[in-house]
Amino acid sequence: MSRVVVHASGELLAAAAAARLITKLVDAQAERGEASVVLTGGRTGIGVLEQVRRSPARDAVDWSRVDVYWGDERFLPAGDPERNETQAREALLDHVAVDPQRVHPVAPSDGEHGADADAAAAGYAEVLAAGAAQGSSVAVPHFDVLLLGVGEEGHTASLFPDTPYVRETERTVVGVHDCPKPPPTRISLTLPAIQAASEVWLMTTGEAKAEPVAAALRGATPEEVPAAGARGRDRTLWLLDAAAAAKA
Ligand SMILES: O=C(O)[C@H](O)[C@@H](O)[C@H](O)[C@H](O)COP(=O)(O)O
Repeated sequence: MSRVVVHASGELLAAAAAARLITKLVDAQAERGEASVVLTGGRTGIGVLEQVRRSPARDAVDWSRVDVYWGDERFLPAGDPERNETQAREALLDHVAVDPQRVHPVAPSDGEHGADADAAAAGYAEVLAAGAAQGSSVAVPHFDVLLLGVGEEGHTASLFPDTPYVRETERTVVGVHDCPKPPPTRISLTLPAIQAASEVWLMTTGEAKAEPVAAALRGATPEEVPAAGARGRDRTLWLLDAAAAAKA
């Protein structure tokens, strides 16, 4: 079952989601000694990381015991300002004491797999599999919380409507080609990998998102609205501002 939380403005949403994320990581560390988060790109997702950085409570998290992964990445050279990794580092990761060994970015287009997005996706699937518990049904680590944004046509991560990527059932990570949102080549977790997370939080703002949000909550298929297929094992949260919630 999805829970919907509506905030009066995008600013409030970012601050409240940041507080929620800090609490989630603190709780996970109290329970298991460590925590893991899967980050997203996009304005809302990066805005939340900025709010985590600004929060005095951020030091309640032991950042050296947080594993950081990405739900999707724009397949660009290392350090490119449009890479989700670059933006997340600037917004938060460069400002807290993360353990570099526990930060797991997707390879850039000038990295070990070169410009081959499918090879980079397969490489990231191996990174995820290496952190998976023995016998887990999907070869990904335990994800305490997986953050996502939502696009105007309903995409989430880099899974766009009516594509083979949103229908993928075997692989955990895919190279995504010909994306409608630039850049055209991306790497994305698939729905089975997303659905392995304990909690999935879909965070979005603005009236342009009201239609896909309403469609997903009304039970659209993931093929029509990929965000509709993003569900956590234990909890699925929609964190919205009033404009994005207007048609729900
Ligand atoms: O790399 C990306 O672009 C994303 O991960 C993508 O899925 C994003 O989250 C949505 O497009 C929402 O982006 P906005 O919050 O900027 O609308």
